[in-house]
Amino acid sequence: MLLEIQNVRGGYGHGDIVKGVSCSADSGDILCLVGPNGCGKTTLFRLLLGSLPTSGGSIRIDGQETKNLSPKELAKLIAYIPQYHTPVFSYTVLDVVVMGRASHFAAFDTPKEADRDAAFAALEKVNALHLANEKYTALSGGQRQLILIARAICQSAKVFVMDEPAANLDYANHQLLMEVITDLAAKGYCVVMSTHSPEHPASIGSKVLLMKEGRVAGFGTPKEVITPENLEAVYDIEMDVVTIQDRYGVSRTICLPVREPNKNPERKQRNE
Ligand SMILES: Nc1ncnc2c1ncn2[C@@H]1O[C@H](COP(=O)(O)OP(=O)(O)OP(=O)(O)O)[C@@H](O)[C@H]1O
Repeated sequence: MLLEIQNVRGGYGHGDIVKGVSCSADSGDILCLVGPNGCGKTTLFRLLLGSLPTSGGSIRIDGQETKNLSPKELAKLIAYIPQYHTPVFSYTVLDVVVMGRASHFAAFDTPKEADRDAAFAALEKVNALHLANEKYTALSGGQRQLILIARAICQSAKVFVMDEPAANLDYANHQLLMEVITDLAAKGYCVVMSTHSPEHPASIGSKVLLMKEGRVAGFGTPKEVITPENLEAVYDIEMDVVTIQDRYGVSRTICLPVREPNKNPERKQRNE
């Protein structure tokens, strides 16, 4: 197993926010973290990425206990792909991707031909080679996400962490991102992403970790975990999970908060 998280705990110094989480994901998996605001998804990511120390449990990537690794060693295994990234300087796309090689440089090293080759190869993997000489700051949000994914590929990481990558993207960019993430998994990377849409795991995820108040409320395949009962238990509202067929006959799962018809008669009148 590429990523093994066992009974991990941790927080910000005032007690644990993540309270004994266990889950795992392999090469080729898309592990989606789902749960209400404040349940600890980002905190779990910080523990994974080593930016917060764990207070208990273990995290292993490729068999290596992450707390025993230096930041450089860890960066070769796991990469964070931020949602927003606005650099101060107007670097070219190629420069931004080459920065992913930083964990491979010795102190005071400058990028070499091989680093630039790795950056071009990474750009090719996300179909963005044509953007190499563009100014990064002139790209759209969706294009920037692609470039940050290329930077993570360039870092040689095997596990990619994405915190709500689809937030703020329009339908077309959202669709493009989902395709890129699926494609990364097909190439053998392990993607761990948080999302407020339980439909994401149902459409692209291979595993789901459902969280509530820092604990695991469900872990398994989307079919096992994304059920009305589980969603109701974490969100405290009634939920429906329905399957429809799109125009190509592909089954799609939709999760809907249920509105009791007679709960708010005034609103009902307004809608009629
Ligand atoms: N830097 C911090 N210092 C202290 N407490 C923090 C810090 N960051 C987050 N918290 C607290 O940790 C808890 C979990 O926050 P976290 O950001 O991990 O949740 P989340 O599931 O990612 O939420 P959201 O879906 O809203 O992004 C919250 O109560 C939050 O206030």
